[in-house]
Amino acid sequence: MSNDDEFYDAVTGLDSDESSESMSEASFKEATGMDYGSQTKNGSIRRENGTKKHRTALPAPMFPRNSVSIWGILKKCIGLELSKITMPIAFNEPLSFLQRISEYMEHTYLLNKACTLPDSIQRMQAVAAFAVSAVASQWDRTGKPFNPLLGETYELTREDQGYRLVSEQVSHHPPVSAFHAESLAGDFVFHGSIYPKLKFWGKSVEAEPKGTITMELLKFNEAYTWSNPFCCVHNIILGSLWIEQYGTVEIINHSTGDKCVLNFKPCGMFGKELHRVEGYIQDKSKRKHCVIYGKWTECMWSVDPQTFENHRKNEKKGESRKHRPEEERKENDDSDDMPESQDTVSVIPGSTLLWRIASRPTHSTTMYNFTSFAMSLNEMEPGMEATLPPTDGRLRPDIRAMENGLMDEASREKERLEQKQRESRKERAKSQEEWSTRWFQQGNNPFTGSPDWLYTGGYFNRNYATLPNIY
Ligand SMILES: CC(C)CCC[C@@H](C)[C@H]1CC[C@H]2[C@@H]3CC=C4C[C@@H](O)CC[C@]4(C)[C@H]3CC[C@]12C
Repeated sequence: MSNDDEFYDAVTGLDSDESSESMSEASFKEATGMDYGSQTKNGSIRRENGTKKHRTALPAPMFPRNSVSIWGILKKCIGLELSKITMPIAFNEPLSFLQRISEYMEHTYLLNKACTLPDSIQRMQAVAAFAVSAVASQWDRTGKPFNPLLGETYELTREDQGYRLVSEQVSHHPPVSAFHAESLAGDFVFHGSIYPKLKFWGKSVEAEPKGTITMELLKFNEAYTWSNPFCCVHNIILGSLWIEQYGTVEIINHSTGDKCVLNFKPCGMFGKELHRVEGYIQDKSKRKHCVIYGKWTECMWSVDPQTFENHRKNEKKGESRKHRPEEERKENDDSDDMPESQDTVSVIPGSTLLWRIASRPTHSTTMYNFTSFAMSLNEMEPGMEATLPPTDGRLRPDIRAMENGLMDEASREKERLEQKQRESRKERAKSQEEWSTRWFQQGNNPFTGSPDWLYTGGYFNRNYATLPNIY
């Protein structure tokens, strides 16, 4: 089957015709290829029981981005924050930033697993795998999500995965998004606030997702905190865009003093370190219990520190005898292309698999490189209209138009919403009214003390009478 055929299957696949059935089954099979979690297995079993099936494609393929350099536009944005940058809509993806950060939840089965593990080091392994998996969907995602409007919310309830999430745009300048997720069985809460700080580095844009992420495993009375790695978009002047994530992520278990230090490696001159993550878990007496290694685009493994060191020594010996010219990166003054070398993670004997990425749906490349999970985020499921608050991102007409391929309408609607937002701000200023957030309150993170936004509760009581009209 040619790619085109596959694509049309995907599109018609939105209805409940046969092609949809076969396509989503195919992606389920792909995903279950490895026995590393109950996520997809449960999914397919429950689907036979008649639970919700999520869409695995968008209603329309993406509008081709013309080859004009985005630099012409971006150079006017140097020094601006994310919410002030306006780009032609062709550079967007049809999701809002609130939906994009909900993608942290894609591999929630790792948390359900963590809740069953008796040993705190093992739980840290699962939490570390979750932290890496949470940013895996960023791979090749170079579209800019829509800036959420002040007061915009997004909810995601996944009964089959056992959690629900609510998020709110709590500040517009600077842009801050707060989220709170909880397991339906009361096993964990996962919350945080993200303030993306952008830096322009000439050929690239670097985003630092400022803010603390907190994972509480309630049964164990444990809280883990960390911050996400930097995310960099390369080649904004010339060449094709690509994503790199780097930096040190320190996960702290505040009850035991255990710590996991993960190093998201920058790709380096020859691209050898591309996407690699390496780190270790230590207890409060600084004893190393295990080494964690892999790639955020692929899989993560855990191994005993001694085995890791021995393996590394042997590898070094072998390497000095081999010269690998094919891995050397072609130097090019103008563009900063993604290094070619794509060798997968070589597994050290004795390692345990912690997590493996699910493969993307076949039509992903014509649909903003979305994962299957991302494809489902803006879906208006039957019955949702009656329960969603009027502020939910799924009700944004600009994003809806864009996912339907109606670019002019999307652009007009986006302009209208932003204008409406400016007007209400002016009105508030006139009457000296302060904006008040609805579901989150500014405070300090109870474990780190750093500034944070905390859920005040009540969203799922579904009393939405006093919400603002933002669309
Ligand atoms: C190249 C042009 C069009 C600019 C596009 C910049 C886009 C791709 C940038 C701007 C802000 C960035 C986001 C900022 C913060 C986060 C949170 C982090 O935990 C995961 C990455 C994520 C979600 C970034 C993804 C990439 C991003 C959306």
